[in-house]
Amino acid sequence: MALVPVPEALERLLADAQALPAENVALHEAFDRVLAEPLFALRTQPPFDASAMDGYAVRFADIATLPARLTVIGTAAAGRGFDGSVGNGQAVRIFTGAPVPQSVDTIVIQENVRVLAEGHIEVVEPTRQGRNIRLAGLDFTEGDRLLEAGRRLDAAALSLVASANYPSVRVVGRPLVAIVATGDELLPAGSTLGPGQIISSNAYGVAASARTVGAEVLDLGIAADRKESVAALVRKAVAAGANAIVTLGGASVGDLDLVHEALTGEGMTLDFWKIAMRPGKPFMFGRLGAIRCLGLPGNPVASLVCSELFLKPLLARLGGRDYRHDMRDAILGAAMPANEHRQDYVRAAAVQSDNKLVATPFGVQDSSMLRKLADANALIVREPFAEASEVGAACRLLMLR
Ligand SMILES: Nc1nc2c(c(=O)[nH]1)N[C@H]1C(S)=C(S)[C@@H](COP(=O)(O)OP(=O)(O)OC[C@H]3O[C@@H](n4cnc5c(N)ncnc54)[C@H](O)[C@@H]3O)O[C@H]1N2
Ligand code: MOO
Repeated sequence: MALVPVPEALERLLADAQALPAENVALHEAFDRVLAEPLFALRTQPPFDASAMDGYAVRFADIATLPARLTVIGTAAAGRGFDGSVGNGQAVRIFTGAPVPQSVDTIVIQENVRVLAEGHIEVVEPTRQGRNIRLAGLDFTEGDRLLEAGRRLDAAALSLVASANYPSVRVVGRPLVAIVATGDELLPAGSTLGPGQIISSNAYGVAASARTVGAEVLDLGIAADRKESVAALVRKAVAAGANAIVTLGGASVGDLDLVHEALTGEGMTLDFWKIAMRPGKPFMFGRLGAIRCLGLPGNPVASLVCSELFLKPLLARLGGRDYRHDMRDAILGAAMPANEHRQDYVRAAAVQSDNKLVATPFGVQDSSMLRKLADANALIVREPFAEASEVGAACRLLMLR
């Protein structure tokens, strides 16, 4: 079977992926969710003309000539306004956020006032009419369109939604991704390892990739290298309502690579298997009803690079979020040999130098090496059949951090 080019693989993976149905969530639970529809203000903010400062509410005409002596006839605080009316030569002590009393038009900050005997002040600095008053609706007015569908609910957006008076909000459903590791040799982190055993590291990183784009993760643990063992965890994922099932390992051609068999046994229709990419060639994609099945290669770097390239965009799409890989132009800090037919993702260190981003590929690129991946802050993307490149040649980077 011909290897599927990376852009085509991504296109096929995303072909019919749409935002999941909307749901209501309480505002306390809504951080990092994505608005399913535009949001309109249910109220006006501020709902009244409000003082922006601590000071005195005055009639501007009274302070036209300075110093101006005024009599303080009451107090207006936030949540407790002054009900009376303010006449000539009078002022009201006022605090930030308090409703501005009737018939005053200016707030003088207290730093510009001398307090005389009890109940009397003298305004000593000039100001402008209307100063320090926030007019009703300065922030927004009832019915205003405040946020668009697709907006991620970050700190500012959440406070705005609350201020607009929504106790809950309609957001795109959150994709659930089930992770199934496969391999008799695997044990969870913290285990005492016997001969031939290693830690199932991939699940942790793949889960983190999924969470980066707002997905919920169900880690189903490790299946043994038996079709029935993999199938049992796949059934668990289906029963849990997963939107995507990610298998780790068992995607290649060895005798123990049972993932394809187990998934098709459960009803998966294969879309493609094996792509023109290094690392990540054995990547598999299929559909089990509406569930997307992604078979990630077992080699740790291949697993994570495939997560970055395919899993993240898919989950982002299902979760209704914009997601684009952070691609940048750079120059090479070391020569690179010609590439063959696979798109190559080469771990590299990228540093800014004299206004240029310089990417230096690591010498060893074995796809089992997590330490080198953690050291890398970028992947140099080498097109299939790219020619040998000298130091200083232009290159494209996929930034990792
Ligand atoms: N004859 C061929 N052999 C291989 C090919 C090939 O085309 N022809 N492809 C190679 C490539 S590329 C990769 S990548 C690996 C991927 O194979 P599998 O997906 O079948 O992975 P496994 O055989 O199960 O494991 C490979 C390697 O990764 C370790 N592993 C597996 N799962 C985990 C995990 N959850 N955490 C950490 N490490 C894991 C496993 O122990 C193996 O060392 O196949 C090549 N072979
Ligand atoms: O995907 Mo494999 O990692 O190319 O070695």
